[in-house]
Order: sequence, then C-alpha cells, then structure tokens
Amino acid sequence: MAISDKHEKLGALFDVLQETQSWFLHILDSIYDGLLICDADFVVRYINPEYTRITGVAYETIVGRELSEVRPGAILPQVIFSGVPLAGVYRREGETEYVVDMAPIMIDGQVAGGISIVKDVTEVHRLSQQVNKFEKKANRLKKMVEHAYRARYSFKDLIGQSGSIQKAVQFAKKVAVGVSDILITGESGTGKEIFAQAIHSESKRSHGPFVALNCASLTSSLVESELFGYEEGAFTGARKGGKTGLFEIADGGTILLDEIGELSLEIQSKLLRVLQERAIRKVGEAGEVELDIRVIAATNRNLADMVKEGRFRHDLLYRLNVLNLHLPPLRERGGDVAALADHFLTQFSQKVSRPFRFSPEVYGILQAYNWPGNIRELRNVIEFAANMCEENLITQLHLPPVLLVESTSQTAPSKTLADMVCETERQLIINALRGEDSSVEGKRKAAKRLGVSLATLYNKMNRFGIAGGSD
Ligand SMILES: Nc1ncnc2c1ncn2[C@@H]1O[C@H](COP(=O)(O)OP(=O)(O)OP(=O)(O)O)[C@@H](O)[C@H]1O
Repeated sequence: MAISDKHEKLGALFDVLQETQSWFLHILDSIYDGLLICDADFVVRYINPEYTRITGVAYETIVGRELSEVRPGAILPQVIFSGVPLAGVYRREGETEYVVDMAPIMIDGQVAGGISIVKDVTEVHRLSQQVNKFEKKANRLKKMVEHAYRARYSFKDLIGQSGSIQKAVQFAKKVAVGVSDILITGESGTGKEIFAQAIHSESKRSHGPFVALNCASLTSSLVESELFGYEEGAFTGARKGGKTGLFEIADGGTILLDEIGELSLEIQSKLLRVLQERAIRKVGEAGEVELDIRVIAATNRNLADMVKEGRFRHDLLYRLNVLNLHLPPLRERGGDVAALADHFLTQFSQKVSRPFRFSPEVYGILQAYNWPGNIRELRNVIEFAANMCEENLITQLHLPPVLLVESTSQTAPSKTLADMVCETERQLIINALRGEDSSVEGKRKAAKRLGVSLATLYNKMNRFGIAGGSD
C-alpha cells in the first residue's frame, strides 16, 4: 500500500475516533447525574455540567489538576488506590445536598482511573423532611382523635348497690363480652351513656374508639353527614376534602346512637342497612366502605309506641331490641340516692378544694324526692347546694326549694294535723332563712319577716332541727 494511502486510512480512522470521542463526551455531558473522572495519577480528566451545577466547581478550575489539590477532602483517590468501590457518601455544598458513588475504572485488570457519580438529593431530602413533618402531624391528630373518642367510664365507676341497678350491671357485663348490638332504655338521666361507655370498656373492642352521637341534637340532613360523611363536592357547601363520618371513625370500636327515637324515618332505613350490611356509602360516593362496629342505641322513648304511631320502623326496632338493657329510674333505686349524693359531693369538694359534708336531715330529704331528672338532676342539686353553702356543712337550707316542697307534700298524707302544722311551720322558717347569712343579724331579719321574736325563731329552729338554731 502506498504511503499516501496509509495516511489517508489513518486520517479516516482518526476522524472516526474523534467523532466517537465527541459522541461519548456529548452523552456524558447530557447525563442528569454529576460525573467526575480521574486518571490513575488522580488528575481530573473530565467533569460534566451537572457536576458543576451540583458542586459549584467550574470545569476550568479542576480539569487537568490533581483532585486533592482542588478538593482536599476527596475520597476518590483512595478508591483508585485501593481499587474498591464506595457507594452512598453523603456530602453538602451550601444548600445543596448530594450523594456520591465512586468506582475504579479497570482496563485489562489494571486500575486506569476512577469515576465519581454525584446525585443531587436536596429535593428528595426536602420532600422526606416534609413527609416526616406530615407524619408527625398525622400521629398527633390520630392521638387527639383517639383521646376524643375514648370511653371514660368502666363498670367500677358506676355507683349503686340497689338490687335493680346491680341486676342491670350483671346483664350489661354479660352482653358486653358478646358481639351483638344493644338497645339501652330508661328515663332521661338514668345513666344510659355511662353504661354504654362501661360496656365498651369491658368489651373486646375496648382499645378501639368509642363514638357517641346525640341524634336529637342535629337536623336530619346533618345527622346523615355526621354519620356517613361525604366526599368532596358531594353538595353545595360541602367541606373541601370531604368529611369522615362517625361510623367510619368508630371502625374497630363502638358507636352510641343516643336518643335514637329522634331519627327521621329516612335515616332509620339507612341505619337499618348499616346494621344489616355492616357497610356504609358516603354521600356522593359510589362504592361502599366495610365497617367493623358495634352499635349501642339508647332512648328514653317507648319505641314500641312510636312504631304503633308510624314514627319508628318496626324492623329497626326488632333488629335493635335483641339485647335490651333497661335502666331503672333513681326513685326505684333505694339507698343509691345517698351513695350517689356522697359521690357527687366528694367530686365537687375535690374540684373546688373544700371539704363539704351533708347534715343528716339532708339525706332524708334527698331520699323523699322523686327525681324526675334522675341522676343528672341529683348531680345538679348537689352542685347547687354546695354553691349555696358558705361554710362546709350542707343543710336543708342549701337545697333547691322544689326538693323541700316535694318532701313535705309526699310525707303529708301519713301525718297528723299537728305534724303537718309543724312541717309547714318548719318549711316557712327554712324559706325565711334562705338567702340570709348565718349571722345573728340574718336570723333577726328572718324573724322579722315571719313576725316572731328572735328568741322564738331560735326555739323553733332547735325544735325542728334546723341547722344554726343553737348559736
Ligand atoms: N351509676 C352512676 N354512677 C355515677 N354517675 C352516674 C351513674 N349513672 C349516671 N351517672 C351520671 O349521671 C349523669 C347522667 O348520665 P347519662 O348522661 O349517662 O344519662 P342518660 O340516661 O344517657 O341521659 P339522657 O337520656 O338525657 O341522654 C352523668 O353525669 C353521669 O356521669
């Protein structure tokens, strides 16, 4: 082959090589990770634009120079020296965080240099910090929800030794460990909610939420969205992001539907579906959500009468009435009145840090009253009396008038005329003393209003056992 031909061929080969090298450089320049390549003498031969973007090191300041001169902390020389790759080295340059993988470049079994591949993790790190923040917030909210939806009472908190309440407690304990839904009936204030909580606490679901809804407190449409929740945009005025219904919140636990007799017929049929299917469909949503809940319904109404009047679905009543726990009114609970009164007084004393106690006649009056508002009324009466009492001894003077009138009128028929006169006289004195302080001046004013002397008032107070009479 002529020399000119050889030159021509070598020239063509050189062109191909140059073109190939340029191709490779363009490819390396376009890679979205930063690249730095050193030769076996640790001299930097190449960095791509992404390396400059991430580290801030310009091409002309590093290429052609020994790496550790420009970047004294560099580890790549060790990798080239040892021939052992190293991955995931974390670095930070100002605001930019990145991770470096390093590997030796091997040619024919010999280390010919090394490459660092630099990945910008600033955004990933920022996002993961945000995820952590949201996770912490979600955990805080979860704890708040758990706190808000938990039962505060168990059977040991229920005061009362009377036969009727003990019978109710035995029945409640028995049904608590089962799986069936429960209907609690009883007059207002007899403790239906507190029993529902105790049943939940005793059940296998005690670690799950206890959710209570008073069906009478909301309009029919609100009850529906409270119970079932809704999807975003389900109706005009729907909350952004939708709303989780109480059934869903109660998943794994118990839901108390208090005053169930107040539900509209439309909601009653939806409730019946939930009880049968154990699934709900949110307002505005096509699919169903399966539920693991126990329903306790409570009412002070006679649901059977409501069925007759067409105001309560008979199939819902049958479905609910499988286990019916009936709570007795307080007037049928004998000695429980005194025990409950003591309990509420102790609670109030602790709340205000004052050691209140009852004078003996108070128990008789509390016992004689018929408590239409049951335990809730008793609790309120005790709080009223403690508020009226300036010292620590609560006497009949501190009780609300309705109790005294009632106790007088209830005992009247079995008494003689003389007894009834005495009782009326006693009542008039109590009324006159009400509102006066315990000083002699207070009694003088009461005596004046009654048209008797101070001495007569003292005599009668002593005779009728009205506290403060012997000062
Ligand atoms: N056995 C009990 N021991 C102590 N406190 C009780 C007992 N039963 C009821 N209470 C208290 O009496 C009040 C009324 O109880 P609860 O709200 O459970 O009654 P309810 O029957 O659900 O009333 P309503 O029908 O009006 O909803 C509450 O303050 C409750 O803590």
